[in-house]
Amino acid sequence: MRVTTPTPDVPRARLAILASGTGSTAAAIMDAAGTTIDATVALVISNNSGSGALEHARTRGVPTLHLSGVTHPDPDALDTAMVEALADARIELVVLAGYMKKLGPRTLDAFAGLVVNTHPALLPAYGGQGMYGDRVHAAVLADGATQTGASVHVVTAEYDEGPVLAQAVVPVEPGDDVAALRARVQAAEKSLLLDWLATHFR
Ligand SMILES: Nc1nc2c(c(=O)[nH]1)N[C@@H](CN(C=O)c1ccc(C(=O)N[C@@H](CCC(=O)O)C(=O)O)cc1)CN2
Ligand SMILES: NCC(=O)N[C@@H]1O[C@H](COP(=O)([O-])[O-])[C@@H](O)[C@H]1O
Repeated sequence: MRVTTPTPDVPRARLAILASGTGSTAAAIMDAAGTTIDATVALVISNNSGSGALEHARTRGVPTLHLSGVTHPDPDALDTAMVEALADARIELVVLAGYMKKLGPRTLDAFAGLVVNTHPALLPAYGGQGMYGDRVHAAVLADGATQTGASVHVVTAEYDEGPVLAQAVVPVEPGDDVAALRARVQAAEKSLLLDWLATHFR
């Protein structure tokens, strides 16, 4: 008779996700965590108390937190609260997945090199202030670009300027509108981000 020794419950790396809106990317990460990604989503934070991201977390039993200018009108206090929340949850990597606010210097200092963001374009193209969500796809279409894509990058002080970690190219098809391009980019983006996370925690 073959005796198998059960694998001891080795604690997994602890991820936090920051998201502002629908949260489809956050949901994809949560659904992959513990299977294709050897990590645990320990906390989901949103600046929008009514966000889909927080609802996705609640339905999956993942702890949530609303941190915003409403909870902390002073930006420095908000930055400090973010550091404390991430530290208290023993977070080892922070993923921005549709987070629409600038992370503050205290958070970036406390988690230097440990915050990554997914952006729906081929950075440095279509990045920076004002470049978020459908505004990115509209700008790509307005320029008549024949391709766009998704980028995963390290988060630094200014929007979208950190080192790029991974990219995926996505074609712009004739007749594309924002919705069609968003859908194609977001599908590629989820694959890119989940693959990067799976490799990062291997
Ligand atoms: N310190 C950093 N914080 C954030 C970064 C970053 O690289 N460094 N990335 C963004 C995510 N992002 C693109 O990937 C991004 C999000 C939002 C904006 C933007 O212009 N926001 C508006 C406010 C929008 C709103 O209130 O809904 C603004 O600041 O005027 C640009 C890029 C996340 N944080
Ligand atoms: N510049 C930041 C930015 O535009 N982020 C984008 O917001 C979307 C969030 O979708 P989701 O809420 O369904 O995950 C994602 O496509 C992400 O790349």
